[in-house]
Amino acid sequence: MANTWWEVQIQCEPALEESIFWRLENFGCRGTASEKKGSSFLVRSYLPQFQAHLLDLAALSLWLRQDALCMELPIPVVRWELIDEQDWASSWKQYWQPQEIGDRILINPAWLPVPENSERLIILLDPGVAFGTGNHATTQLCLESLEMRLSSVPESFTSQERANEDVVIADVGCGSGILSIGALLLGAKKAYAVDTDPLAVRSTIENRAMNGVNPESLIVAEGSVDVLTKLVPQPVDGIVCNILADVIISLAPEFSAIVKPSTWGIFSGILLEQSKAVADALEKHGWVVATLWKRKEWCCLNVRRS
Ligand SMILES: C[S@@+](CC[C@H](N)C(=O)[O-])C[C@H]1O[C@@H](n2cnc3c(N)ncnc32)[C@H](O)[C@@H]1O
Repeated sequence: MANTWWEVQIQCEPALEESIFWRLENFGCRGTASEKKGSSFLVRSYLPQFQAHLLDLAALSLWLRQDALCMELPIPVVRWELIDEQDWASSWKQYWQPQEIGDRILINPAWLPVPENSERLIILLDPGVAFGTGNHATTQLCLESLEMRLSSVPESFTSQERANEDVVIADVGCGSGILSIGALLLGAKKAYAVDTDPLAVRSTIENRAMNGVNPESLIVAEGSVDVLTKLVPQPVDGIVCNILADVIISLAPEFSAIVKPSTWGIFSGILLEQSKAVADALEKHGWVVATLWKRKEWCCLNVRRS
């Protein structure tokens, strides 16, 4: 039974897609993908059988119903069934296509050929069961912010490369490792990546190998900021953290142990209405919010130490 998964299928109005993704993520689902079916969307999502009982799935269905009612939209049709791991792995992968993010990055699913003649930095990715395919608005906002941080106002490309040579970042909640690998491709020298989920740690290690990243440049460990404080030999230059708002708020006091006076931060996983609470918590601990970038109902805070 250990390799049995729930496949949750939700037929919904396009306007509900984002809130459904958010609910599924909070519910612990992995590998969520959606497909257009006529005028509606079919969202498929997967989670290990042991993580949810039938009652939990019924509760999920109720939340989705309430969300639709609040938005005055038709109630989505929710179905679930048990499938084995092999079916799961092949089912959502069919719907995941290469994706350009920002001006410089292309996410290429590991099982698809790499496009010829692309001038973009290519991240090969097989997220396995970890979060981080590049499809989610928050991952995109973080990658675009990294691009801005690591490519800002170069006098020339070579001088920028030199400027980034020494940048060391911490990636808190690394998931598939997408943000660390992106930062290294954009020119950072080293990334320290942590995640509380051992499956995410495994996925980051596998993606590190797949992208030919030197293990000394991307150091991965299970845990959170407390683990980073022991892992980093000296304060880092940048932090990227795409988790949920309440987790960022609770971690805000801990970041101080691993930062320099000049450290920058990229924080996402934040719903727009939660941005003030997160900004207040970060400002209380020495960060200054420079910009807030929005996509759909999500946002990303770009911050600096004061
Ligand atoms: C939304 S995913 C982000 C994955 C990837 N960084 C991205 O941007 O696509 C959040 C990740 O944070 C991890 N996580 C949750 N709470 C955490 C904590 N307190 N410390 C470290 N990681 C945590 C989860 O296991 C999950 O892999």
